[in-house]
Formats: sequence, structure tokens, C-alpha cells
Amino acid sequence: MDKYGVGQDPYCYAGTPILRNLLGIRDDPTLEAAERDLTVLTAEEIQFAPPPYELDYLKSLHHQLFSDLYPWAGEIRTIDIAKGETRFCNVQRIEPEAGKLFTRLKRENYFTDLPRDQLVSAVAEFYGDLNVVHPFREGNGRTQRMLFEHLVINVGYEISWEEIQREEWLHANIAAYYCDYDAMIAIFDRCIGQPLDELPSDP
Ligand SMILES: Nc1ncnc2c1ncn2[C@@H]1O[C@H](COP(=O)(O)OP(=O)(O)OP(=O)(O)O)[C@@H](O)[C@H]1O
Repeated sequence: MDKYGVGQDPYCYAGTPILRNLLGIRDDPTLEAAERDLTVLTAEEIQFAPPPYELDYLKSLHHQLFSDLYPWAGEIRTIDIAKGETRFCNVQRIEPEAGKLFTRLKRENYFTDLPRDQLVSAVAEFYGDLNVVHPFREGNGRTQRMLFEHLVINVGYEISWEEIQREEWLHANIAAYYCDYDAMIAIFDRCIGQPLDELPSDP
């Protein structure tokens, strides 16, 4: 079994839970460290872009973040995956479900011009719902957080994940899977900062 509980995983080296990767790394701690280091570097190079925010945009972020490590970077996964009790979207439903969510986002004008409290709730709910789609074999969290940085900056606010602890993040994502968004709302209330036009400018 691999860490997703799906038996032999074609993304992994045979008989192991280690994802095949372009660096030929064969152990989990080294691969995790490489992922972390590479994505920190690539994230710095990714430029903010305005809407439209849609599945192709998410795929492009994933590709930019992970193409030095995984040959399938930017591609929708081809196997079903789960974490804990959470079963993410079936492969066949990824594109339709993501399409529904991004269509709703566009219809809501990418959350432009909402009062801050409504923005926080809308962003939190959208985050939880998109997490359930989990389009990629790995790297969904980092890619989705980057999309949400762009989404929030686009409507004129700062965003920072710095104070969010891993455990509370996990708890909020699991609760959102059961359509309880309170913990996610509390998190985004802390992550979303001041309107950018109210920040003091450099002296
Ligand atoms: N049991 C769960 N139920 C719902 N969502 C979960 C669960 N476990 C983890 N998650 C979500 O999945 C994300 C991790 O997905 P994945 O491993 O594909 O992304 P990552 O970028 O490698 O990880 P991370 O977000 O930890 O940096 C977490 O950020 C969290 O949002």
C-alpha cells in the first residue's frame, strides 16, 4: 500500500510509496525536502496575474511549481486518491466539478467588491470546496494556496499564511469536507489582512 491507500500506485517506484521524480530520489525525507526547497524557489518566480482564474490557471501554477521534480506537473491526476477518511473527487469528476466551482467564481466576479467579512466567508468556502477536487497527484495544497494568494490580492487585500499551524489547517480542511466551514473561515479571517490601498507606502 502507498500513503494514499490505493495499492500499487503507477506514480510511485514499484513496491514503494515514493513518487517517481526527475531527480531520481528514492526516499521520502529527501523527496519532501527537495519538494519544499524547489517550490520555495519556483514560488518566488511566479508572477501575480489577474483573472480569469480557472482550472487552466491552477494547472499552470502547478506546472510552474513542480515541473523540475515531476514529469506530470500541471496535469490532472489519473488515479483516485484519499487522505484519512477523505476521498477526493473521482478522476472522471475532476474537470466537471472544478468547472462548476470556477464558473461560480466567475459569476461572483472573483469576489470583487465584497465587504471583508463576506470576502472571508466566500474565500474560505471556495477553498474547502476546491480542496475536495484535489486535481493533482501531489502538490494540491501549495498550488491552491498560491491561487488563493492571487485571488485575494486581485480584490485588493494582503494575505499571509505565516501564523497558520499545520494541525489547525488540516482540521479546517477536514471539517470543510463535511461542509462545516467555520474553522476555515476563522483561518482566512487571520490570513486576509489589510486592504492593499490602506497600507502605508514606503517613505
Ligand atoms: N484528510 C484530509 N481531508 C481533507 N483535506 C486534506 C486532508 N489531508 C490533507 N488535506 C488537504 O490536502 C492538502 C495536501 O495535499 P497535497 O499533499 O496534494 O498538497 P501539498 O502541497 O503536497 O501539501 P501541503 O498543503 O501540506 O503543502 C493539505 O494542504 C490540506 O489542504
